[in-house]
Amino acid sequence: MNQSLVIALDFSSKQEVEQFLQPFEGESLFLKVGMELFYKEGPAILAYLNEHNHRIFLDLKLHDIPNTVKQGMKSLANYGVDMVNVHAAGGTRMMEAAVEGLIAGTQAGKQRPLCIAVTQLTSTSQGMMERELLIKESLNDVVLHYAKQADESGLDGVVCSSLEVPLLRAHLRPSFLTVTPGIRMAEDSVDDQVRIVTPQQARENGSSAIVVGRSITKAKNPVLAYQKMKQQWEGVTV
Ligand SMILES: O=C(O)c1cc(=O)[nH]c(=O)n1[C@@H]1O[C@H](COP(=O)(O)O)[C@@H](O)[C@H]1O
Repeated sequence: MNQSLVIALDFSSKQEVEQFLQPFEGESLFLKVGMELFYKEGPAILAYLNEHNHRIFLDLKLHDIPNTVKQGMKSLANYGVDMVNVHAAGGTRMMEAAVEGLIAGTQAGKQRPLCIAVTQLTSTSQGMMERELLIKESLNDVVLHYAKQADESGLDGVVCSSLEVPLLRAHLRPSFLTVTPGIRMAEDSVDDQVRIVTPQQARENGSSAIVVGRSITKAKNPVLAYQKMKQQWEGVTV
């Protein structure tokens, strides 16, 4: 998991995924399947990516009462994915239930998928959080609080902006995962993201993994965009 660059497959069909992956032929990638693709193609898309030896982050962001999340995770555990996620806002009992469901659904002798919690979405600003969510604390404090609760609930890490990673590193165990979307090259358009950093900043901040969507998937040459991102992320000078 550490040092991974996860590509967000935010496509609406398997056909688009095949087209995107074609120039990466033979390479084993870490890919994120989100709600757009999963709701359209169902579990078959996961089987397809597994057959091609890709690692999978199934990003469905579960957020419901504990029992529903537990049973949902029990079903997801069967799909051979490496990582799943929940919203930390569902609370500690819900997060514990997510892990219980994953353990219950994982076949004997196999490893359960990693489970991480979304703290505050990278599209959330301090102002939006205060006005719309009525949370008055600083974004940093909220992310740290949710991360501590995720850790205490038995989760493997969190999703946050890389901007918060130095703070989390100072307060949480070294193996606690910080998976960070909101990644842009300096020249890229920000789109709907708010708390963004470059791959270089993410490395310097100590992110465990970065998640990149449009900067790669919408690039004229996705393979080149991926390689540039990866080099900057890994600190390779060319
Ligand atoms: O859980 C996520 O993956 C996620 C959490 C978050 O706080 N922010 C966030 O952008 N994401 C996902 O990361 C990806 C970012 O995509 P781009 O903004 O296109 O790079 C999208 O698939 C989002 O669903």
